[in-house]
Amino acid sequence: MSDPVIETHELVRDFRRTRAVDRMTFSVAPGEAVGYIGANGAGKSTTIKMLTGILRPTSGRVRTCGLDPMRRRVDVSRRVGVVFGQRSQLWWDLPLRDSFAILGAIHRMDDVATRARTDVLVEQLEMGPQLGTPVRSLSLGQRMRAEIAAALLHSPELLVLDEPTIGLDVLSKQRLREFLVAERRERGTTLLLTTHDMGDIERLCDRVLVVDRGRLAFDGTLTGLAGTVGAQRVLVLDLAAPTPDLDDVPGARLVASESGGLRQRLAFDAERTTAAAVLAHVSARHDVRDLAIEEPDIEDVVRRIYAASGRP
Ligand SMILES: Nc1ncnc2c1ncn2[C@@H]1O[C@H](COP(=O)(O)OP(=O)(O)OP(=O)(O)O)[C@@H](O)[C@H]1O
Repeated sequence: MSDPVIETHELVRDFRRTRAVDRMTFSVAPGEAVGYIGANGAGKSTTIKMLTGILRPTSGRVRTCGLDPMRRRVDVSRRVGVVFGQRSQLWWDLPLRDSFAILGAIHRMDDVATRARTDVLVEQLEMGPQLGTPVRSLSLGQRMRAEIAAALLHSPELLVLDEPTIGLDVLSKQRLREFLVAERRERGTTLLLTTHDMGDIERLCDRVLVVDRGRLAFDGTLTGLAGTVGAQRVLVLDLAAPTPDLDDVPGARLVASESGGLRQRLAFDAERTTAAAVLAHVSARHDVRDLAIEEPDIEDVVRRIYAASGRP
């Protein structure tokens, strides 16, 4: 197996009396997309700062792209792109294109390479019309796309995003997610992102790390995360005629029957069966008019994980 892009072992960071990160051990392989989630103050930003060489660990080990981020900060910055939602890496008063030029120089890219990469990113992120606009005049969605372009200018192996879609409208979120999916597919970029928006996790990540009071509380798939607290997907079926309770469908459990059996909701465990199998079983016996799938409410899943660990 290739070497991990991120590796932590028993990583600890204390602030006076607060243990912000508590013996955190995990690793991320090249090309993975990992959601790093947890309540406010759980320790997400502190971990990211240690991964990128901004904060020194109190104890334990961290390696980013195989390097010690405190000792090799410059080398790490050449291989990692970071976007902190609240902090900008762009020059506020300059036209956007100048920020790209300056960042290219900082990364020691030659002008031709900088221009070529800028052109690609600007096209993919549909930012052409904004290149001449001072950064301070960009909308929030435009600025976030610009931040991500800036973080990717030097084609890093790892892109770390702290709340990339916070405050964005639905369309901007969707475009940004589509871009990140494509970036990952085309370049194999490894993604680590923190978010409070579970849509980001669902659309972008194949693995979730849940941090709770500085500790790793879960490491696995989103489906697995839902499974750990008993949250299930629900298939909502609209039937052509009032139908007796569908309480004998293998792998599914009737949650509700409404309007005399015209609409029935069946919960199923996505690790044991599929919506297609449940639907096939029902439609072999009844006339199904319409259907919808309700995903588990992941905010609720996360809340339940905290509740299980005794946190309010
Ligand atoms: N510079 C600092 N000085 C003192 N305490 C800090 C500092 N930075 C973070 N902390 C504390 O460490 C803990 C973890 O904070 P951190 O910012 O890593 O959480 P987070 O999971 O990123 O939260 P959020 O989702 O709100 O950004 C919190 O209790 C926070 O108050």
